[in-house]
Amino acid sequence: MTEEHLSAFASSRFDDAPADPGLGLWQACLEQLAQDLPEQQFNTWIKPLTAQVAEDLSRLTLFVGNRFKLDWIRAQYASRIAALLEALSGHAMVLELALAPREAPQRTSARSVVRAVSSPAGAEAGTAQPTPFGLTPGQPSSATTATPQPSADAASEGAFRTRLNPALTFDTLVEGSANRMARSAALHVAAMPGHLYNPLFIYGGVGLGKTHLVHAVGNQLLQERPEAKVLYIHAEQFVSDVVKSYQRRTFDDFKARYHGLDLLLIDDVQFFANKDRTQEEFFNAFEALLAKKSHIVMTSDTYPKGLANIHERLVSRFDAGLTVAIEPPELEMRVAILINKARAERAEMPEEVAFFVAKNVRSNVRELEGALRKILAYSRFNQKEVSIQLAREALRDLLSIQNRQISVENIQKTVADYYKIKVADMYSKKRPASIARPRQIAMYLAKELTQKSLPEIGELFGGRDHTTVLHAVRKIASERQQLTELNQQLHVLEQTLKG
Ligand SMILES: Nc1ncnc2c1ncn2[C@@H]1O[C@H](COP(=O)(O)OP(=O)(O)OP(=O)(O)O)[C@@H](O)[C@H]1O
Repeated sequence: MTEEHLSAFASSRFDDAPADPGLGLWQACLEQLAQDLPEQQFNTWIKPLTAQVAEDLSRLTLFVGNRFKLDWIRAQYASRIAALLEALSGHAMVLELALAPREAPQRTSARSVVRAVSSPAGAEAGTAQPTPFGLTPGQPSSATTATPQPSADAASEGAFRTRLNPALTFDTLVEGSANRMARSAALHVAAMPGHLYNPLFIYGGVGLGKTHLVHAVGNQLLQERPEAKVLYIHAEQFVSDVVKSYQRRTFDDFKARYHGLDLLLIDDVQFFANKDRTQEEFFNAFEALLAKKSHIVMTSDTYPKGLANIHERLVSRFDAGLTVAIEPPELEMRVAILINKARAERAEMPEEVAFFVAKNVRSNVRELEGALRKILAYSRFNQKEVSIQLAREALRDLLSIQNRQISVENIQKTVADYYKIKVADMYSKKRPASIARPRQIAMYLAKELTQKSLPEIGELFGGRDHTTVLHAVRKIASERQQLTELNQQLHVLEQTLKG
């Protein structure tokens, strides 16, 4: 969308909207978000934002009322807003989030968005540049690069005391063979915390739904027992709480906060690596919680024994309850997720389009969501129905990167290097297990990560029959479900291949 389009877009919707590309851009973005998000979410998080757009439309700064809200918006909405801005403006834009000073107006409607006169430099440097509205921006932080870090102080803030995201429930989590076991264990914990599976340790690759699942446990428990003390926390935040309690000598507060919980949901415990003091405090909290039959649910990117630089006594405790993996979703599950997420956005995604997207976006659910957002934004702004052709256009960058990066030759080389065999063995007729197995793994990955058909793959593996490829694909897929070590190896290979 060009600047003229934006002005026209903004004026066509707001009688009194100034013909101003920056303001028009944010207004268009707000309009879209109002359509896409549930009303309550929009009103709570998006509507109160004030925006400042650089004259050349290269940068948009959003001002947020407090640190907790800023962290939440960064974690939950920043990438969506950034994608929308890019789709609307037709070029890359930097999205920044900054704290607004207390005296600044907190509530603005789509019609009263704040915009700086012409001083993007002030916002860039994060200096206190008063705007025509008397707004004094705080330190902006780039939303496109920052990682979510909810603040500790937020724990005491009203409805967000638990740090649970109410949208992440069992209802919105699509079930499939990839997450069935983890989901049913989590449901069990939510129904009867402190009984079986304590601690529950959930592990898996990025963007596969671990965080979603632990929030679902907390939300479900609170629905049945609203008085329960539930806390969701990212491991990095726990580290930072430990540091703060040391600096401020507030150990009693720290203990009161963590040792008194009924349910502790802690995400990404691999971040405890090499943090001895934190590990000790976590060990104490862990023991205290288990002693009073409170439940602990943890997530990590690997299984307990695969964790590096974590004390053995913790690792053995992590493994003492139930350890379950979440796998990358299979094709049908990816399709179901796309269709469900599209509906949640009040859009329809025809099944054939969902299959097309699911076949091309295989790595994780977060990427699927990103692809869906791109398609829906593309469809809305071009006012075209969602179709395979439209999906192809909306995802052209992603598809071309994928096609460029992952070829069967690339897979053969990566797998051969990994298992220390010769690339030539991928095409040879040799059959010893030390060669045949990596070859089967490479065939499996070729089927998973490329668009090639079974006969095409067979051809590229020294002219083998398609039934040989099919056998390899099925065998590795089934063993992957049972053998943790193989699963880990495949994760590593997939991550390497995807760059
Ligand atoms: N089975 C599913 N059904 C619906 N949505 C899902 C499912 N799995 C994941 N998601 C969604 O995908 C996104 C990424 O999931 P989540 O943040 O839970 O992944 P994660 O495994 O914790 O990743 P990371 O290790 O990077 O933190 C979230 O928006 C989540 O709601």
